[in-house]
Amino acid sequence: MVSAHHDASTPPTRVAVLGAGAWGTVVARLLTHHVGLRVRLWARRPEAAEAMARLRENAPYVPGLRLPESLHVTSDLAEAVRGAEAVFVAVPSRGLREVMARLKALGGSSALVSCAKGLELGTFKRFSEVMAEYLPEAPLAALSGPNLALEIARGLPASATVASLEGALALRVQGWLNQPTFRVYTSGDLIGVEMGGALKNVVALAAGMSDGLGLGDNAKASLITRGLAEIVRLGVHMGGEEKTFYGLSGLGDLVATCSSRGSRNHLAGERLARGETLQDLEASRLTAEGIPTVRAVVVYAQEVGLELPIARAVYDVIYEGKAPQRVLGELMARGAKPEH
Ligand SMILES: NC(=O)c1ccc[n+]([C@@H]2O[C@H](COP(=O)([O-])OP(=O)(O)OC[C@H]3O[C@@H](n4cnc5c(N)ncnc54)[C@H](O)[C@@H]3O)[C@@H](O)[C@H]2O)c1
Ligand SMILES: O=P(O)(O)OC[C@H](O)CO
Repeated sequence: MVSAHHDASTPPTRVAVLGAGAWGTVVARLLTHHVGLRVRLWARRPEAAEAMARLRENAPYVPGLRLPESLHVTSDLAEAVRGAEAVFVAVPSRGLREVMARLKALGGSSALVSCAKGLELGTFKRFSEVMAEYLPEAPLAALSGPNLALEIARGLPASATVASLEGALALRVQGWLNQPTFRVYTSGDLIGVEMGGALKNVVALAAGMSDGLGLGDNAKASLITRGLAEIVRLGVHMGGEEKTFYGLSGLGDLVATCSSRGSRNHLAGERLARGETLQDLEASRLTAEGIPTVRAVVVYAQEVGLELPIARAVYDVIYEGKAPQRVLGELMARGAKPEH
């Protein structure tokens, strides 16, 4: 791997990545490409941090990805974030508030970069909004795009968008992450980028169900396309810019997640099609962010009177116990209407 240029007389910039699952580990590895950065990766469990530091690999989550010696792995949160210019938050939604409460207790003036994709159940908040509740002064950004962690870990090319209302922060993160196999664009549409990343998971659940039922590529393409229409409808309603949903963090990620056998949301949809239940998925600790997100979406859409039939169908399977075959059939039987 070619390293980014760095003037040896400049002191290194410290950054931290919180969450040593698949995505946090890969983001940390991408950041180590920039020789001007000192990267610390925080794992919640001491035994996980110790194994990664010793073996230079996160075998349970990203087998085969070598972690360079320059990547410091720790389970001490204070040590991880000390002096960090930016903290990349890559814990799944179920751990977000717990981690933010601990960060708040530590104080600090780092920028926060949300790397997770979802909407909070109960509040319908984007993750950067949840972060701002705890650290209102922190500059905020979100990183999103078609980024299946295990592909990036293999060095395969990918691209992403970093969005912030603060252009300088987006440029800074872009400069840190951009490299020959990972092309990073900037955006000022924080809402649109976060909404696209959250909502594509809901459509991926539907695509997984369709694949699980063997309904074919025409059916899946229809779900992706009509799913995108729902993403645009809700995303624009929430304040995102329409064009963002046709970019990497919208359509790009939607296509990757709905097509990939490596997507956990797609896999969750396939398992539901095979007759597994919400309880089965929860018991297996699969990180499928579309599951809490679809509930948040359907509750909100009902409140404000938005029609989102695919999201509703996914919700009905997961939370109402309806058969996937039946709800996908009901989508087909809806009243005839113009496409646009
Ligand atoms: N895996 C990907 O390809 C990918 C790519 C882009 C974005 N994301 C997003 O990144 C987020 C994290 O996903 P992931 O794939 O890394 O998940 P993962 O299942 O691989 O790992 C989750 C990690 O979070 C830890 N964790 C769980 N609860 C926690 C808590 N309360 N506090 C701290 N840590 C906790 C787990 O121990 C584990 O290390 C999700 O929102 C996901 O949508 C994932
Ligand atoms: O495995 P998933 O379904 O969480 O998808 C991972 C990434 O979000 C794809 O960009």
